Amino acid sequence: MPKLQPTDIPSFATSQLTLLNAELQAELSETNALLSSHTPTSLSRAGLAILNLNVSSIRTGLGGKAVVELALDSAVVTKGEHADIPEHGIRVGDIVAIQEQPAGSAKKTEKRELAKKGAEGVVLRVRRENVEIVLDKEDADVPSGGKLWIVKLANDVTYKRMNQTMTRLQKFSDQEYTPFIRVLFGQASPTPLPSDLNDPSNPLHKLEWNDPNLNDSQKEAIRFALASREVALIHGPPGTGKTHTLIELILQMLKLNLRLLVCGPSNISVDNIVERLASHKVPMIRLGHPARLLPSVLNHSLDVLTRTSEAAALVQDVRKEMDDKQSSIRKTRNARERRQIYTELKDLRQEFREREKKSIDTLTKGSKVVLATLHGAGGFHLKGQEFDVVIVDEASQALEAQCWVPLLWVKANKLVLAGDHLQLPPTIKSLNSKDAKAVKQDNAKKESKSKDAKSKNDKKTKDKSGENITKDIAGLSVKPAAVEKSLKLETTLFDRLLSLHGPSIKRMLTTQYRMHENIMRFPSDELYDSKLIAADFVKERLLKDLPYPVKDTEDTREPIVFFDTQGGDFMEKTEDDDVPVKGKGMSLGDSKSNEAEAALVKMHVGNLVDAGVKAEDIAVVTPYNAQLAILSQLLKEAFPGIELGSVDGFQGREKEAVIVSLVRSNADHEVGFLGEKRRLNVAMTRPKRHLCIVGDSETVGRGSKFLKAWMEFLEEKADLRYPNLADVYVDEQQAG
Ligand SMILES: Nc1ncnc2c1ncn2[C@@H]1O[C@H](COP(=O)(O)OP(=O)(O)OP(=O)(O)O)[C@@H](O)[C@H]1O
Repeated sequence: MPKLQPTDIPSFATSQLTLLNAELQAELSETNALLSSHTPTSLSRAGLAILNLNVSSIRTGLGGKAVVELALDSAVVTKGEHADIPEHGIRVGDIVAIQEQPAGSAKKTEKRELAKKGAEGVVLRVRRENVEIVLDKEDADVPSGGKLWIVKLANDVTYKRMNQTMTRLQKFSDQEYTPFIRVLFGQASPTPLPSDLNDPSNPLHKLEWNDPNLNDSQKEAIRFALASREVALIHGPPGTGKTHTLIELILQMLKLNLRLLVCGPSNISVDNIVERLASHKVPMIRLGHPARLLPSVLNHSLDVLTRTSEAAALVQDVRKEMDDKQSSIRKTRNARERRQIYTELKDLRQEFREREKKSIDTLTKGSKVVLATLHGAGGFHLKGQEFDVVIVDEASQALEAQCWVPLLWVKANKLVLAGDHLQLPPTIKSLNSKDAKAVKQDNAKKESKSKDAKSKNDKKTKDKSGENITKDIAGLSVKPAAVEKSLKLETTLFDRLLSLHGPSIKRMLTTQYRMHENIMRFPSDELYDSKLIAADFVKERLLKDLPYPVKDTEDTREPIVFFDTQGGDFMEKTEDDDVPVKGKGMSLGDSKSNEAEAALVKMHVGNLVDAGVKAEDIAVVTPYNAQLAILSQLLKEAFPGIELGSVDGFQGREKEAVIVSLVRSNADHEVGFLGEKRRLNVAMTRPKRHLCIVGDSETVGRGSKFLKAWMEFLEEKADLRYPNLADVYVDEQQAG
């Protein structure tokens, strides 16, 4: 990314609002297009729907809402078999419609139609054999009888909050331009670090570490984050212990009696920190709907604490009184008495809310560490509270507007971001959507009109007062127009700060604890300035050394195997246009697959398993969803426990052995989104002991400089194999 100029805040916010709006429109129109043009069967194949369900129970859940449990219809379950729901992409927190299932061939109607006929709700729990959904409306009409299906709808809740946040930023008053905020927009430089920071006499060199095994780069990053006044970035390449380092940083900050708000883009990223802090017995509060939290962190959930803590007792008293009144209503026939009770209930409800708010205030304000998702930090609980530091893990996975939710909602003067801008940024849908482009153009037109009007006004003011009234802070010249052109929605706060202030505001962790040295080599050299070092206990680890019996074979003794499919036998195929594609980076009709490659993957998995490697220690990843579908069919049943995923979905994960199917093989040397090196970085840095690449070096090697270098590296350093199509299929038949 080119070096950014200081940014004018209102223009920045306006530009974000435009981009967010385009993104929301893309999401809405994508969902509507999918629902209206695809059959339930193909939506289900894409993981966006679950078919053949029945209501197995309805109960009252948290907040008095109805929870519907759905399981597979008994008619579709073969006798004696498990009634597991087939593979799908519906996750906790998704918004779905429950509806009578139309005939398999029927095309679907628009979202409006769906909502009209069925019920809408939020997915509360996903199990192998059933799914629970909290209904939005108490009087929702859950269809009864016949087969039901659930289908994923667009989720605009997070957009609304980001929109509110950016609108607030847009209207910032002069007093709100604190030195901290100015640094975040490049209008002021960060306060210089103490000149003796690297001097062993500096008190930060005398810290008592909770983990004596921290490596030097981790210690340096912690000292740096403690010493920085406004902002510190911790750059954690794959497997370098980024979260591990944050935990130590949090413990050190607590020793200094600082109050911390710790956030991440997803619930799992936050729970991961709660779990690790819990083992250090840190008192803390985790905000968020209990249904979305890991069971192991519920003890720290605000919701649970408001029921069990001392402060909660007062609330419970009122709750009891309300329950008593409720039941007395049912007993009373006299209308006047009933009216009287209703009035009392109304007062009690008011009292309940006030006490609950007080109890929440007491709990959160008394807590030195509060944890929430970036979105969740914007709930009413924390509004205006003071924190010394906001810490964001997985910051390169969050939209910038999301990061601003905590920053604007609470009062804080320091920010620590941990992430890796060389892995994949958050998924953006509006990049390729026609609708979104149209919205952007439309907005741009409106904006230029309003700018014209504004500049006329400014001129008038200037003429009158003789002064330049443009908000130009700290003597730095600020160019509003520059914002719109240079920033995209996928530019994260991490990226932007790095580009504004340069590498002096970050420290990189350099020892990685995941990969064999050879697996690490290429990403280290190409992306991390050759700075990565493999920790001693991982650098020579091979599959044959796994802590259970594994034979020493030509596969288990190799850290990297490359099946080069060049030669034209392993050609890719473009999927039919009516196959919607699963997962985050959902798009229509442009997915690729490669059946011969999939067969080769199966052969290799078979060889690893025959050597003794457990299927659950193996993952197969591919950038293409159509390929993922083929791989699922070939491998799921043959190797129970094996993990299959898209590269994007596997970010943050690791496995002993990872096989990457690159898919692209064509005469035009087109590589599509293999051209994104951050995606390849994620793919090649997931394994611990064994990386197997299946791909066509002729096609892939011409895709970009990075791909060319990678192919050359593999030819030189990997165990290179030229597979023969006939062998692959012979093997396939034998296995079958
Ligand atoms: N100093 C250390 N000594 C030994 N092991 C360490 C050290 N730091 C981190 N680890 C180990 O490295 C692994 C990765 O750590 P962690 O989960 O914190 O990494 P991360 O950088 O957040 O992960 P990711 O690469 O997925 O972003 C963990 O198993 C952790 O225990």
